[in-house]
Amino acid sequence: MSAGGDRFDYDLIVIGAGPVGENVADYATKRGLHVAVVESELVGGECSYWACMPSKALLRSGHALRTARRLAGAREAVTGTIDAAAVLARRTGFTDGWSDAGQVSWLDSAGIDLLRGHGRLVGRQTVEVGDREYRARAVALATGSVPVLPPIPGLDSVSAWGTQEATAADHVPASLIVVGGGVAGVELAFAFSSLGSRVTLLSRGALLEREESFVGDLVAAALSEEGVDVRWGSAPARVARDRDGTVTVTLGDDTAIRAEEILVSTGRRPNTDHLGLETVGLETVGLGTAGLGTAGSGARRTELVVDETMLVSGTDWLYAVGDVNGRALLTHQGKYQARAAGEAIAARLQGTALHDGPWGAHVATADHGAVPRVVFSDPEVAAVGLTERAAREQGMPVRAVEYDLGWVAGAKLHADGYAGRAKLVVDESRGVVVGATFVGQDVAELLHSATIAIVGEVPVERLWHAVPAYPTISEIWLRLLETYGRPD
Ligand SMILES: Cc1cc2nc3c(=O)[nH]c(=O)nc-3n(C[C@H](O)[C@H](O)[C@H](O)COP(=O)(O)OP(=O)(O)OC[C@H]3O[C@@H](n4cnc5c(N)ncnc54)[C@H](O)[C@@H]3O)c2cc1C
Ligand SMILES: NC(=O)c1ccc[n+]([C@@H]2O[C@H](COP(=O)([O-])OP(=O)(O)OC[C@H]3O[C@@H](n4cnc5c(N)ncnc54)[C@H](O)[C@@H]3O)[C@@H](O)[C@H]2O)c1
Repeated sequence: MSAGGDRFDYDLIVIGAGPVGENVADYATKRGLHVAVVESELVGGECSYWACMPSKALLRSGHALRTARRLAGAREAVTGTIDAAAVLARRTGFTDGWSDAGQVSWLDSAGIDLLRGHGRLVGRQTVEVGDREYRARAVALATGSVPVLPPIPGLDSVSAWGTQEATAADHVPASLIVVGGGVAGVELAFAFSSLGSRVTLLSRGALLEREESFVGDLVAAALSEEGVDVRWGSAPARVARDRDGTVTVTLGDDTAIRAEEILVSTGRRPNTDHLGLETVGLETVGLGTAGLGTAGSGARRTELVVDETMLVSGTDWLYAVGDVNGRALLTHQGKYQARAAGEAIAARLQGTALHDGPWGAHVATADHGAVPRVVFSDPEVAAVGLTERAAREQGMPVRAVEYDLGWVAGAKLHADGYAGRAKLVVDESRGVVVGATFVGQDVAELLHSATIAIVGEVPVERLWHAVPAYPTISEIWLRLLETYGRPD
């Protein structure tokens, strides 16, 4: 369907051409809509240039080296140290040298218009880009997220690295202090330690605290073995950069830690800044002190509430998809929302059937209990669905079982002294798995089996008939089922 006469320039304008915006545009275009995307930086977004891809490229070579060193015979063949310059160059290759030419030509081939510049709403169905206004029957916000900076005295004046500076680094600092024990902090501590930095990781609580409790313990042990100084319960009291360029972080107990650089990775929040939401009647809400962000302290922001098709509450034309809606700050989950939203927008505009019941084609039901997560540390952390704690908080009658991955034959073969652990959380009222966690070398590829079990609501009794090949690490499934108990 093309835009209606001269009243609308487009059927759909997507603000933000990250992985999510690209997918909303692509799926809507494939259904026949006339679509434009607005991008103020690089087509491909945070994930391609400053997040997923470069961070994984920085990690991978160190993992490969440790993998070889864990195997008798291979270990003896690995005698040198990591070539940090080659790793940085490989990382740069994955960002195309921070050029979006390839992604721009894909947009062109897909028939999607690109409007370069900052997009903001200036009224119902109206988007301003530069000095032009465009009208569209629907608008999708896919503007991602921005870092949340803690209010640490001195932090503003030390030119601290955020995740963008770390993933785009052109050198490896001799020493690095990482503040924040979440996913980004853990991954980047691993990456820079592998590349030769002396890393101190400051975490105010347990590492990866939203996951099962053994996750943080195993990852912390591995980081320590790698030479990272992991300090729990330590939040910086103040930060300063000395004349010689050294950063000094003073902790609450007056201990001072010094390093060449400091990286702050203390979470992200939806990017609803400067989008003109107030021009379409969406209220801004005040934030508490915990929410001080890069837009400036004391800022007021809008939290967008969306339905299952990503339609913003109180509107019939505005959508919010991916990180900006705060449902799950992960590329794959945002792209899943984008596939649903792109097709839901087309269905609404074209008057075709909308499948918006649970698990329908136009909704993102999996966001609520089947989100897969991988932390690319070593050991990897792969988890999907609910932790035992989260399930209990929801009032689910769950029983959980754990098993040591080091006892699985396939794992023993995979690496000498394999260390890891797995857990299944079972909803006993329905007899189905609602959560799974695996920690160990190369477990990420196991995760999709658990995602399918959860989304498919496969009865535990039937899982006994899903036979893992011998000797693979997947035999962990059998061991977990045996620990849970064979059905009568
Ligand atoms: C260090 C790090 C590593 C990560 N690793 C992974 C990983 O391995 N796997 C994973 O699943 N997730 C990972 N993530 C999360 C992932 O990066 C995000 O979930 C993902 O990028 C969200 O996609 P998005 O399209 O919603 O937003 P973004 O990728 O942030 O894209 C938003 C785009 O909108 C543009 N934009 C914003 N406002 C405007 C405006 N007003 N006008 C025009 N353009 C605008 C921005 O320039 C940007 O290009 C990581 C995050 C970080 C910080
Ligand atoms: N492999 C992946 O999929 C991947 C990798 C990196 C990032 N991401 C995504 O990017 C998002 C951002 O990552 P992140 O690690 O910054 O966020 P996060 O929410 O995972 O972790 C933030 C950490 O900072 C700590 N923290 C918060 N405020 C603090 C303060 N004032 N002082 C000290 N510590 C403080 C928290 O306790 C937590 O440990 C995540 O939501 C994640 O989904 C994903």
